[in-house]
Amino acid sequence: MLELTRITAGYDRRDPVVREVSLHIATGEAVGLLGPSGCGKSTLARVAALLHRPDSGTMSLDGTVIRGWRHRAPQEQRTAVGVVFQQPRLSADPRLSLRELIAQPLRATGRRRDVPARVAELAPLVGLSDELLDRRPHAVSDGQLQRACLARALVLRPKLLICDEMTAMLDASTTAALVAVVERYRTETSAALLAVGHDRVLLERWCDRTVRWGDRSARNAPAASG
Ligand SMILES: Nc1ncnc2c1ncn2[C@@H]1O[C@H](COP(=O)(O)OP(=O)(O)OP(=O)(O)O)[C@@H](O)[C@H]1O
Repeated sequence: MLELTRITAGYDRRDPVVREVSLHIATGEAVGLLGPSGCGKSTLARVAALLHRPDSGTMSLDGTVIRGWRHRAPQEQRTAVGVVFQQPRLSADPRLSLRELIAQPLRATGRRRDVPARVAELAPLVGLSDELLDRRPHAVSDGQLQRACLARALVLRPKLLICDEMTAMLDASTTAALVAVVERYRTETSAALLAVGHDRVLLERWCDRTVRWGDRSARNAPAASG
């Protein structure tokens, strides 16, 4: 499903954060990526989400080698990946209601007509009432906003979902609820999952396998063996 091979990436070409990291995720597989703060997990996750262009290495998604990045990456590949980040307030436009936030990817891909049906389908799944859907980010809690961000990540039915510390700011019950939503979605669609985090116990319970940054399987190796 996702093949990152010898990816080097960062913010300064002379001193990249991610150096020759390989990570392979099979169709339907859930992989947890663990590692110390600042090692480059989010940077690698952004590469996988086609949000950060690597300096070198190759990536393929669902059998297609990605040659263009960001704007140039084909829409089919960009829409095949859904991402949820740690801090919902950094990724949510404060001017939009939660309903509009969830619908954003549909509007961006010319599928406005699908908005009412998809929002009506996803809102109860992530636990958002009609009343909450009409509020803007400043009027909801972090947990409620993260529920909307998860719905937004699922709205195009991605084949790969990336959860970058999705639950780091949440309490235990909201964490359990959002993990359950992801698991239900994966059961129904066979989507793959890359879950990045620090909580080893959670990731080991949630994922088919976990990879620790610096392990042979996550660094300087052609393939992750688990
Ligand atoms: N936009 C940016 N510009 C410059 N440096 C950055 C940028 N984003 C991240 N970095 C740096 O890259 C390094 C890796 O950051 P990254 O967020 O990928 O690590 P991480 O493993 O996800 O950390 P954490 O677990 O704390 O979230 C850090 O030293 C960070 O300061």
